[in-house]
Amino acid sequence: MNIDGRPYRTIFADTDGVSVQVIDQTRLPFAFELKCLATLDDAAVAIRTMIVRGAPLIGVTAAYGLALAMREDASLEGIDRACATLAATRPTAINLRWALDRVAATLRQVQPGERLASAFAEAGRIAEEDVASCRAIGAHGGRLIADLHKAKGRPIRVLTHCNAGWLATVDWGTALAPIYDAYENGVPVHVLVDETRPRNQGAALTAFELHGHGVPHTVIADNAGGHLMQHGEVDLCIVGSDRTTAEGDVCNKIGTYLKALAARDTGVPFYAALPFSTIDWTLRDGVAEIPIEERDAREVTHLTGRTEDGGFATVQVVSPGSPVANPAFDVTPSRLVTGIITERGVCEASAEGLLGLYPERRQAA
Ligand SMILES: CSC[C@@H](O)[C@@H](O)C(=O)COP(=O)(O)O
Repeated sequence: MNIDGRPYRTIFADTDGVSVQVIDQTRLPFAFELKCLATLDDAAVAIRTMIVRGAPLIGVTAAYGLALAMREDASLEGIDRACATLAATRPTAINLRWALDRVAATLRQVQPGERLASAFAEAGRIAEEDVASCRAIGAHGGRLIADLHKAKGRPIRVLTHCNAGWLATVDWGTALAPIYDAYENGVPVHVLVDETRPRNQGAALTAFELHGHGVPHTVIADNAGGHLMQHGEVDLCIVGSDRTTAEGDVCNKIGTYLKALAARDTGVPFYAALPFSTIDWTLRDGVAEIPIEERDAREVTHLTGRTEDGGFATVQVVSPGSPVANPAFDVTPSRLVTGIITERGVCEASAEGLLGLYPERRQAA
């Protein structure tokens, strides 16, 4: 997508061929800065500290991280050690594990001397596939928005949670891809952006993206969505996913489940948009089985933002001494999900629905 008229991806191989550049998302929306990742440690820190975030982008960064590790140690033990380091950075997004398994399998088939180039090439392929998947998700989901527009004859108001846009992927995004597709096809759309406490990915990143692209949107407090749905001000919810079970349970940013409950109560369709790399075919019961990341209490107790004089400040917003919990994700059971939008089309949130789109998984199931 464009920043000041210049096309960017969130991650790309540097011209030296042995390091990568990423957009530093901890600096957005107030500063646009690139960061160079040159070592395994750089990549692990970037994922852990959320310089890069969003399930597909975490996966691609991990793939490049394994490639960077080959600069330091291209032995079989080096591959295993690097995978273990990267896999430990964030526990919920399955794309991380998926990307590491894929690059590691490629590396084990070639000689140590070829591993650096081979890993970079495989990470590059994963990045390209992610762009293609997100584009296809956009086309399938964009049709849903266009159909709703045809039926209602007015702009379609889409509520989204967290940031599942191009910043969360390599380009286009998952939940926001249908919105970009609709917008580019002239379908009038207005996005309601949940601020997404505690880290405010909606207010900081989704709003930044949509504003940059010219898509009409309104940032709302996390607790406003239910009220707006009750008053007919939301036509559709689309969210992303960090891990989706074989039965169609959707794990996404904390607070997604509450939106799905409100959507069900008010009859608003609720979709999850995700690429195949987000589906964990080994899991059936998302609530019981998906590991939920517990993050630092400081994300809840403190807020960082721009001051009126243009500086930056971090302030405490929770009463000192109170204990704090910070689960970063929740699971929306498939029964609350109207449909899943993937690069292959839209399906029911169920084992049958997913297997209909991915028939090659039937035997394993
Ligand atoms: C296309 S990204 C889908 C999800 O990764 C996204 O909705 C989300 O929850 C991101 O969480 P984050 O903690 O910012 O990595």
